[in-house]
Amino acid sequence: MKQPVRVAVTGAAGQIGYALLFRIASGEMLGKDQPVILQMLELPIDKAQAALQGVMMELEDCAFPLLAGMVGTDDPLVAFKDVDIAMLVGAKPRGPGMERKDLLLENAKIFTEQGKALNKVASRDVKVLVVGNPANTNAYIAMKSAPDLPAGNFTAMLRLDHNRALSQLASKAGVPVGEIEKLVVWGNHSPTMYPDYRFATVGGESLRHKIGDEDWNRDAFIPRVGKRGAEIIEARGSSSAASAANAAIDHVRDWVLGSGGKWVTMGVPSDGSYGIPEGIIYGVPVTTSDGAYERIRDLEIDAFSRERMDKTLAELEEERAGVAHLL
Ligand SMILES: NC(=O)c1ccc[n+]([C@@H]2O[C@H](COP(=O)([O-])OP(=O)(O)OC[C@H]3O[C@@H](n4cnc5c(N)ncnc54)[C@H](O)[C@@H]3O)[C@@H](O)[C@H]2O)c1
Ligand SMILES: O=C(O)C[C@H](O)C(=O)O
Repeated sequence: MKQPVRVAVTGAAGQIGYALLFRIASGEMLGKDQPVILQMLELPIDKAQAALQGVMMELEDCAFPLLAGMVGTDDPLVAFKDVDIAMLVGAKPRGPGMERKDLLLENAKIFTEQGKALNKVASRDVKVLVVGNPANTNAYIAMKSAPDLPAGNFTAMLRLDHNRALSQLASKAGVPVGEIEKLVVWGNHSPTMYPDYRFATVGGESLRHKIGDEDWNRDAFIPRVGKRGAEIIEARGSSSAASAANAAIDHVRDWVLGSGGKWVTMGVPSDGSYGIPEGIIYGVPVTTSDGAYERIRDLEIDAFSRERMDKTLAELEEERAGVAHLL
């Protein structure tokens, strides 16, 4: 039996938490032979703590063979103690008519506190995924608040956007979604993100040529993926949860177990490539293996793409300036 991996999940009694924890405990994220210890954080209010107790009872009632232990707490220093993976989900979601950046100042405090706690007590090579919105800037805040941890291990979730884009492309081109390779979603998890199918292939054939409809790309595909979160909120009355949890599992699974050569999108601190200033957490294409991600380099950036990539960058720079006083 392998040593258990410690996984922290914040906002564990929320919508995404409820769709996430059971799948982690069943081995869908880290493998069917990998025991896990779940360390769950919720707000220090009675209702949230009671709901967390309920979730823990249900986890117990599943009798998951891989669930080697559980901690439920309202203290980040307890939740993050020695964790190998931290999934920072707990934050306020937006409602109808709001943009994700409207949550910036309200949620920023959470990520300074949690970054500091990770810095103090987490495993020195903890892998951090930020899901709570605005995810890129929250990941930036957590990273800056944890100076003793490797900055490159702070990531933001762009995988839901990547998966959304894959499904839109598959249905437009009439191809199986699992056969699409080399898709990219650049930038911020916000409507300015740039889903870029210029390099995408199916069975080695260019998807862009197969679709052959640039108007669709500009007027339907790009805005649809960018506004999909709002479309879900409008339809469901609350923000995406099962698809968000699924994307979080995809992100961490690929990071830990490898993407098998497939390009996936991760929001990672920029190394300065593609004209993105160093440190900005920006969605880029990567492959993953042996617990590490590697950027896809030297892709050609045409004028249309440059404009899109700069627009989403400008928004991230504006968000960064908006939280500078907290860091
Ligand atoms: N990046 C993405 O693709 C993506 C996708 C979907 C949702 N989200 C975001 O994820 C976040 C959570 O969404 P949800 O639907 O689960 O919301 P939710 O309101 O159902 O659950 C959030 C939970 O977090 C808890 N919480 C709040 N502050 C906390 C703190 N400081 N420490 C610990 N727990 C805390 C709340 O008590 C609540 O139980 C939101 O910010 C949402 O916008 C991001
Ligand atoms: O759109 C939201 O506010 C929730 C989430 O970020 C999403 O993309 O579904």
